[in-house]
Amino acid sequence: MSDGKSVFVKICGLKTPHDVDVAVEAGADAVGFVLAPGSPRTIGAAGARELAARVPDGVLTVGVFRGQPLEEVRRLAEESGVRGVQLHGDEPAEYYAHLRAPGRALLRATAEHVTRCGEYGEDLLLIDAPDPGSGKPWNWGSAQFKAPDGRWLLAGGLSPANVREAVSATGAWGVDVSSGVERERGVKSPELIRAFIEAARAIV
Ligand SMILES: O=C(O)c1ccccc1NCC(=O)[C@H](O)[C@H](O)COP(=O)(O)O
Repeated sequence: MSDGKSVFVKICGLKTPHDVDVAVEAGADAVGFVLAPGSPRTIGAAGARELAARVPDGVLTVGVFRGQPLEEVRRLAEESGVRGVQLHGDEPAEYYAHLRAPGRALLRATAEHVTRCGEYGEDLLLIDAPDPGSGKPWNWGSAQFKAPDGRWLLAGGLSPANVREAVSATGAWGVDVSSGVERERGVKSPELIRAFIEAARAIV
């Protein structure tokens, strides 16, 4: 769990100014914009730039990528002005070195049960379901899962109803959610965003 007060909360797959404002006002630590193609949550660099511009400095803006060429990731990250880059494919460690830039946070998303954070040079590790953004939980509650040392985010099928149990079962430093705060696939629910952040903040 995050040192200090409460778990780090990232709300992912935001597409509208209103949803961004709701997440920020409710106390999100990070907001994510999908810059990978082929998702109902995909937005372009210009759209992400507009949304990121609404976000205060204390909240991390993250571009989400999957299996894209390095040059495309770099270009979209620069054009959108996001301060974090989250990679969801099988990108090699070299990607992280090439994407390292002043003030930029690198997030490595994986479905593997990694035992150490930072192996690829990432700032934050995210352990997710094999099908990211699907809303399907994985077996984080099982005895086979050994949480890594360090700061890592838990993702995959989280919701206001299960976030407390998930953090207590895994000891995750932070959480990341997309589907669990949507009223239909790709469409966020302000009420669920608020409920998720409230539930996560209540974890001590
Ligand atoms: O959201 C997508 O459609 C997506 C597409 C390609 C790569 C990543 C994607 N999403 C990542 C996330 O939203 C989160 O990191 C995480 O997987 C949470 O997903 P969910 O299970 O829907 O809460």
